[in-house]
Amino acid sequence: MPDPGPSPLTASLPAAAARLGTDVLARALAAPAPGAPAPQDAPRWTPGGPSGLGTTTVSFARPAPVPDPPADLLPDPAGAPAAAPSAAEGRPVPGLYFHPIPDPDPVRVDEVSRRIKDWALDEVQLYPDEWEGQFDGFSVGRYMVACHPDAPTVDHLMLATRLMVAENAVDDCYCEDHGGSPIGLGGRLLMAHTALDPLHTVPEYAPAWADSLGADAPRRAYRSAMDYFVRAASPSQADRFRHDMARLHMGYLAEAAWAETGHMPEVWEYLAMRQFNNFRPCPTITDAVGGYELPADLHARPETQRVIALAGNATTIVNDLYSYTKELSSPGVHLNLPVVLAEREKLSERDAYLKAVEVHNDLMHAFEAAAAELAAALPVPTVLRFLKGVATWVDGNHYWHRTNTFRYSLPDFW
Ligand SMILES: CC(C)=CCC/C(C)=C(\C)COP(=O)(O)OP(=O)(O)O
Ligand SMILES: [Mg+2]
Repeated sequence: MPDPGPSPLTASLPAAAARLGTDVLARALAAPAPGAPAPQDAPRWTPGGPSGLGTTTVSFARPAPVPDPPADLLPDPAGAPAAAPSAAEGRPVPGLYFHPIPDPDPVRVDEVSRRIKDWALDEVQLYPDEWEGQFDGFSVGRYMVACHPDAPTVDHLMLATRLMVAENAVDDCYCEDHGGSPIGLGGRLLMAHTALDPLHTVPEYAPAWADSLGADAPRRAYRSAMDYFVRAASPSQADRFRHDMARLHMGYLAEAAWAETGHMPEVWEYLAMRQFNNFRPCPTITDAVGGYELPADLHARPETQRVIALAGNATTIVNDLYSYTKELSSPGVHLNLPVVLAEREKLSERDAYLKAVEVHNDLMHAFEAAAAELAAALPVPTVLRFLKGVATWVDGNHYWHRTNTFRYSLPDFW
């Protein structure tokens, strides 16, 4: 049967929205879906107390409204095509399944970049002068603005940006190339985790713990970024984030344990480790950054968890593909999917890389199918907006990897 091509509705939506059961999504944004709970009955944030960003409309008597996404994320009634794909530099991995996005708003990028540098230098003393070039080259402002186009304000964007910088500081300084090592990593990570999930102890020992949070840049960054986040997010959003960070730290530890013993994992073992050592804590704050909340019981549903895991896995394999040459040139063996495939399936470097592209593409298709199923099964506004936020994060993450030629370059396989 010939492909009928995109429907007029699909053609008018940005890529992320167009993939999420377009009809269901568009209906939900325009009016309540048939059979969906009326807005006042729909599952919403049960407030743990109004505090922080975007909570001026929260009261115990009235559920928090789900703010509409900005107009550029809604279907265009005139049917105009979505914004033009980005012309920024960097070429995509050939054969990769991804969705191009428009370049992020340059005014927001500049503002976030300025504010994050002030935070890094003045509030957490993150890096010595000689690392400035790498900090700038990371382009975290461009990254976060691309991933969160629906953030209502720059303050909201800063929540994600500080956490992203802090997460990378821990990875670089504890695990990887800025003084990191697998040796003793468990102790360092657990101590840093207490900056996110505080120690509750007897008065005698509390001051020493409190002092420890200022002892190095990763802990200062975690503590400060989390402090901002906790003040803006709901208690359950903060706890969701802590859980995702515990998952991340467990992934770092498995990778480190394998490095210490020289274990080359099976491909499935690698994929399991990488599901934890994963970008997951970033897309799962899309609602807090968007100024609304996906209620905890909807987030906890197995279908939602599957969507999140697949999205995290696809975004993380994107990193394996774009960082492949960087990791090949780093000292020792740096695990990534192409390296593990080459070793375990006795493939050439090129064939292993191409197979990793296929694995990524299959993960992306599985993510999109699972998201569309969930959107159709549970068409409440918070779920639909969250799904769109995660899909948008996936696209923004690819954009950042593709365009970050300071950090990444492609192998010469084509
Ligand atoms: C931002 C965040 C939660 C990161 C956690 C895990 C992480 C650092 C990645 C998924 C990126 O992978 P990798 O360590 O390989 O990073 P680079 O390739 O060095 O950019
Ligand atoms: Mg990498």
